[in-house]
Amino acid sequence: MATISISFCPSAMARPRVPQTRKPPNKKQVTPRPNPNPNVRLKGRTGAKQLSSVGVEATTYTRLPPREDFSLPSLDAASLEFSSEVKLSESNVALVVEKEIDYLSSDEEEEEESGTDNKLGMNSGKFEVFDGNYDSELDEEEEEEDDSDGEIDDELENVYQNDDGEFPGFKEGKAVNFSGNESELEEVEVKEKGVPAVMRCFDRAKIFAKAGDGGNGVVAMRREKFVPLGGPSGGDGGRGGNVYMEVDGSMNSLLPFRNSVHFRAGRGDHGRGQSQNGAKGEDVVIKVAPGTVVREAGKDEVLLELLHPGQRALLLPGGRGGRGNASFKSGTNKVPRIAENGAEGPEMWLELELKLVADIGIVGAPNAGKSTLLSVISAAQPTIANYPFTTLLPNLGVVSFDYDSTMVVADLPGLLEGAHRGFGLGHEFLRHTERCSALIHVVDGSSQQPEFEFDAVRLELELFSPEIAEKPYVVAFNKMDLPDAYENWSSFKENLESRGIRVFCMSAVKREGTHEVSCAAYELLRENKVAEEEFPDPVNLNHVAEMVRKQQTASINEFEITHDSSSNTWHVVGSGLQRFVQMTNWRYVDSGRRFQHVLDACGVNKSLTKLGVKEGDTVIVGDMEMVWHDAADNSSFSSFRKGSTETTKWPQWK
Ligand SMILES: Nc1nc2c(ncn2[C@@H]2O[C@H](COP(=O)(O)OP(=O)(O)OP(=O)(O)O)[C@@H](O)[C@H]2O)c(=O)[nH]1
Ligand SMILES: [Mg+2]
Repeated sequence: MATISISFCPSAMARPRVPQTRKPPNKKQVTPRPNPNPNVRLKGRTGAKQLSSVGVEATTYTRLPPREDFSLPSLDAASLEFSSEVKLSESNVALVVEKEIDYLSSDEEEEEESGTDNKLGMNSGKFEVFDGNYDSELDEEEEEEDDSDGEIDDELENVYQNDDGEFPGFKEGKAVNFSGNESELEEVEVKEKGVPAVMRCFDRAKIFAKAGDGGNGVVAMRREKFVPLGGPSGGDGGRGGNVYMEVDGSMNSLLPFRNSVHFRAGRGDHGRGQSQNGAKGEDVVIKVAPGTVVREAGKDEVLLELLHPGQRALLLPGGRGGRGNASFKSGTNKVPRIAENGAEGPEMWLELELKLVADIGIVGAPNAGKSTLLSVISAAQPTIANYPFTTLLPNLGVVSFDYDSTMVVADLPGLLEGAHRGFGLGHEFLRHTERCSALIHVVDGSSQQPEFEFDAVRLELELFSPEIAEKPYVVAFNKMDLPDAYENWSSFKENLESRGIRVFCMSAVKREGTHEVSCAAYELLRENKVAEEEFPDPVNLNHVAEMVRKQQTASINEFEITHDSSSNTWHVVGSGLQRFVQMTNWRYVDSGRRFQHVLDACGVNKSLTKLGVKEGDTVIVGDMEMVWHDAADNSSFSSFRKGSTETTKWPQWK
């Protein structure tokens, strides 16, 4: 049985197909429709070309009502009236519903065509439909060939809208499953996914890093002809591999971490006889884009800020190799039968966040011409098209003035009024401007109210971060080649200059006035850079590893004892002791003796006795659970036994 899965966005719910714009089902006419996401195309259509970037009439935008004002089920006819204003949120690819829809049989299909019910009349396989996502330049032949697709579109319109002009498919944040019979409409929860995965992973990632464990030491004796009493010859284990983080200048996003999340360094080799030490474990280098901020998962504190290509930070040092018995040889114990386990390598979940390293950020409303400006002043080739949110991910370009004066410019996705409440693409991506020294604010001069558009975007900047709003900026009034913009220019200029704002006019498409804008931005950059260089930050990139090492080398004398009287259990907590327990290899008899000796030497036994530990109490040190056993001579010496009755001298694993 063929199935269909539908994907659409919440904006489609807010403003589905407008009845006036619908064409009669049998009329073969191509209507260019905006494609909000050029990467996502309606399956089944081929030969689509991109919209020409020049000479297409620009779309205008106005302020949007607050999100609460959208009442999905109560969309009345008035609100659906065709308007030349484009609701920008229509292009938001923010919600995906995937539902399998049962297809009707061919009989039912005929019935549906002649009838009035809203059943789907398709019998193709499973495919995805993205609302508002159409190839705009399909010629009529292709349209005819793809007739079945056209039918599907019309059928889907029927699905979205019933005879009363209502949209039964959307009920207060829920999508309804159309399974062929309207009476059996089944409500399914819409899964809010936020922005598409590719955008989420562009500048945020969560990864797991683990340094290698140290190799174990071994107990071995030298046995050789003519060498009587050869002595201990067990080698040490090798050190575990380190985890490094390195800035790779060729990377400009965190997308590679979408597929690889776990980074584990190799463990050190075990020691061998004949005093052979184990080899060191293999290091791991995690490559990140310039501008990556590293935090421990769930914590706000920034561990690392990696800005410049080539920077390398030691993040997690590998575990120490365990010592073999040759290392334990001493004057009093010439044949030690003891060896250590390798220390465990530290591990951590890390959150990476990319804040692009650009000197200048281009901000503005969608379709204002930001990408066009970047393409004109630099060699970058961002996608340019006459629909909102062409740019989904920031683009970088290098603007060169002469041999040694260059600046990096970032073109950001469009910003809408209400972005802080999730309109359009939201304003999350504005953090990419945090490192910019100055901004270029592009205004679409041909829009109905350029001042309004300008103020709305400024407000969003302030709402996102007052620091960004305080950055110096120049305003570029764009599209001066259009009569509307030409008319608006004088009042706009007067308005802004009266507020003390520097404003330029330009036509990005005709490459007029763009050089002045980039020169003005460069001036701002130079002024700001001088101020920054006065206070250079000292950078220590290995401090995370130092912190981890400090924990690993904590003294065993530092511990805390807590008592649980209900179960007569004593907890001895201390990272030094914990490490000691982990590295003790209980297979060797001398290890137990050494353990007892260390507990005595570091004062654990004394402290326990002082606190009133009694015969039969449980004592937990690290992973070891032991039972306190007073010595027969009633001295402070204590031994541990496994279980509650049987007396054994050495502690056992839990
Ligand atoms: N007439 C005219 N059209 C322009 C000018 N600058 C840009 N455009 C057109 O405006 C449309 C949008 O341009 P983009 O550069 O994609 O705009 P954007 O601000 O990057 O848009 P988003 O990435 O969607 O936010 C395109 O069709 C451009 O050809 C201009 O100076 N004059
Ligand atoms: Mg763009």
